[in-house]
Amino acid sequence: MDAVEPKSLLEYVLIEHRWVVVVTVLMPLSFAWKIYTTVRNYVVFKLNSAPKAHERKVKEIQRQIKEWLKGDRSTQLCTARPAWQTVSFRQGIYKKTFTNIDINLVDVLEVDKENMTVRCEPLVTMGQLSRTLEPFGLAPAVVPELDQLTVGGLVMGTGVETSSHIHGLFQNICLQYELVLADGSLVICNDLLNPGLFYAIPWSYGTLGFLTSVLIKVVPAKKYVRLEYHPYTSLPELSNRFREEALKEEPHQFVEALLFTKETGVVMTGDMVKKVGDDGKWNPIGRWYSEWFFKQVEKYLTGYKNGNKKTSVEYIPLRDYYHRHTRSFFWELQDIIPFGNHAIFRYLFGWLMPPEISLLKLTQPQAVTDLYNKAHVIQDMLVPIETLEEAIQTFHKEFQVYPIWLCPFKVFNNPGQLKIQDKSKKWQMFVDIGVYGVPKAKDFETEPSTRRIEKFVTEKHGFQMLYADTYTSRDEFRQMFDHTLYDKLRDTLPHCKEAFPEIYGKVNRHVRK
Ligand SMILES: NC(=O)C1=CN([C@@H]2O[C@H](COP(=O)(O)OP(=O)(O)OC[C@H]3O[C@@H](n4cnc5c(N)ncnc54)[C@H](OP(=O)(O)O)[C@@H]3O)[C@@H](O)[C@H]2O)C=CC1
Ligand SMILES: CC(C)=CCC[C@@H](C)[C@H]1CC[C@H]2C3=C(CC[C@]12C)[C@@]1(C)CC[C@H](O)C[C@@H]1CC3
Repeated sequence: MDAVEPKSLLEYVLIEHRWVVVVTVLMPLSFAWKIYTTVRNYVVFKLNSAPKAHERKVKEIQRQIKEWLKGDRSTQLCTARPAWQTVSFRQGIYKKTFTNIDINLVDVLEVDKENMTVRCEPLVTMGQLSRTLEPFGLAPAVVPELDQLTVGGLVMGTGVETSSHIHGLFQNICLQYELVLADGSLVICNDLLNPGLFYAIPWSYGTLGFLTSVLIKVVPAKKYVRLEYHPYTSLPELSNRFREEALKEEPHQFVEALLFTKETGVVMTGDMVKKVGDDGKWNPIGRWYSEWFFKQVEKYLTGYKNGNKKTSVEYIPLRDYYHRHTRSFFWELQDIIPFGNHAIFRYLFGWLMPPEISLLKLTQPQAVTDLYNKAHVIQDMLVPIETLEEAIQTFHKEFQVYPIWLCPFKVFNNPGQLKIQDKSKKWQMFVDIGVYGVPKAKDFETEPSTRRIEKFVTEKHGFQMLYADTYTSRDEFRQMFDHTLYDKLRDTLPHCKEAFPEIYGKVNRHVRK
């Protein structure tokens, strides 16, 4: 496969040695930003000033929409959060042409220990939420693992994590949404009040209204996760174990697997515990000097291949576990800082890691964007868990990217964009297959290869996560996601079609403007 040819010395340095800028500029800036936001959020939460300010800020959103309604409405609406600030990998080009609605809602509003809920504004991040809840001995039932992911993005898109085989996707732990609609009205929706809107909001990508707060279910948290590592050198054996763990009647609280080649990988099962037991070692994987998590997992596979057949156990601090893939962005950071996991680097600079995704996006030169478009895959495909092995074989043929992330999750038989095949069941178990990296497949070409994978996923009645690019046609997209309820709402909500494009118009690479 041809690399993108640098056009100048600067471009060459930015592509081949991007780490120079990342380590010397972006990491210190990211660290300063982290300190500022942590202190700011702590003070605001302690002063309890956010709930009062919330009403004022929501009114300001309504004012902006009313302003738009008074105008000629020649442009549609989106949030004003610039594309570079988001985790989504796709480029939100529409932000430049749409009317941007400023949504300055960044706070945790209320923790309710009695009802086991937390009320959040949409720009609250996962790192902020788990940090705020920790002193209360609570945690969101599903914590998508990158610190920078926001509640709003996870509701309007989707969120998955290793507890999703019990609780479902992030939207399944959301009990109520507060939204400003295209006519400027403020509405509350839940299972009983405006249920149609409630079920259509997930996966709608901000095309039904603006989210202003969310009520989220929390669970009791313990201090550690007792994690068992089960290495395998055969795909059928690994798949069977993975399925068995996900579908057990009383499953472990966390189930995940990493594949390091088509046939080898490690299944991990975990449970929250109060104390470190004597059957395993204490491993604070979130510390600045710790090795990247996926590298630690790989060592268990190597040990197994070298004859260590015993199940290994570790005790990991809960927040370290939740955010275990943040320090290395799964394995994506190794392409940017190739020596990032080296002991000397970790001990000297690990405390500055990771750089903010937003700063990486902001400073990404066009040549690197071209390179990612041409010779890099970032996709999560969601398929029924029975099809796991077939899916891995197909992904291997088209991409050959390893490691691969496997995460089981339930799709509930609810109204909305996700439909399960057997309507008599309450839920169906799926697996998220996360492919992030440089493809080694001989015939890889971004669009044709991804389209073949999309076709496979649709045939299996699966879905594609939409934070990255989809290449499906509008018809194919509508075959993948059920639009019945969504279309009905767009037809009935005042000004909705005028104000927002269809989901497809935002997420398809060739359609969004
Ligand atoms: N483990 C996981 O589950 C992971 C999930 N992801 C994905 O990343 C994305 C989340 O990234 P994040 O940076 O948090 O979110 P983004 O800012 O990228 O937002 C994602 C979408 O949600 C819409 N949205 C966000 N906030 C609001 C709001 N208040 N009102 C209306 N619409 C809103 C955005 O609309 P607009 O276009 O108007 O801005 C956008 O279309 C999700 O798509 C998620 O699936 C990525 C990595 C891991
Ligand atoms: C667990 C799930 C469902 C998804 C994980 C996806 C992540 C691996 C990607 C989501 C956003 C991606 C970005 C990058 C790497 C891969 C993700 C973290 C970059 C940091 C790669 C380098 C670029 O310059 C910026 C990218 C921003 C988004």
